[in-house]
Amino acid sequence: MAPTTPANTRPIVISGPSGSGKSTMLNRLFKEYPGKFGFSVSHTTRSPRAGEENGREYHFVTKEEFLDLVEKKGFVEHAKFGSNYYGTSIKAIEDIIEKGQGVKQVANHPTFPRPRFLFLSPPSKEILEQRLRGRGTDKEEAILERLKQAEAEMDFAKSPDSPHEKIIVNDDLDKAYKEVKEFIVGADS
Ligand SMILES: Nc1ncnc2c1ncn2[C@@H]1O[C@H](COP(=O)(O)OP(=O)(O)OP(=O)(O)O)[C@@H](O)[C@H]1O
Repeated sequence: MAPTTPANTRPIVISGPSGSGKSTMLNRLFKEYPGKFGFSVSHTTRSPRAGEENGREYHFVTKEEFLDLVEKKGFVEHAKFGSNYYGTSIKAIEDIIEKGQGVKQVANHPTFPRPRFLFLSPPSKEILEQRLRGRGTDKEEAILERLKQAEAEMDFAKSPDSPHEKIIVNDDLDKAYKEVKEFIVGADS
């Protein structure tokens, strides 16, 4: 991040069912814009997948460590998903703020900007199932759990309670990536 450029530090929350393509989109975006974004590393009690590194994709912790942090009110949000816990720690967000030049001022501002929410949706449940199976990282039981959870998440995204400003359907990858980029980088690009 160039110190002379006032950074747009408004956080962006990207959510969507497991397998909807969040990592795929972010990997592409981070490659195209190296150094532009901070990524808050979440905690999880699930085991690392091949190629995943502790502290990069996730902080991999035990259930005891996770629940201890819950008790200490260390999470901004956390949830149990299947048999594993996931959460965003306050520290993970502070770490990004620390890394960004001049971002502290924004963090200390009384009206620290509310995140912008983007929901990434699979084209259909059938395609989501194909992609989860194609990824080859989850056991059958976990896939079924993820598909069940996906329905609830899709319903929530469409409900009036949803904070999502935009829903992008990840059908054709290039087309969806363009839309994601437009939402995230917009006029900055
Ligand atoms: N538009 C697309 N067309 C075809 N395959 C896709 C598309 N987008 C993503 N995929 C594939 O779907 C699988 C799931 O994508 P990805 O791992 O990015 O999902 P995710 O939302 O990050 O999942 P999780 O929340 O479980 O980490 C991957 O194998 C990815 O390569």
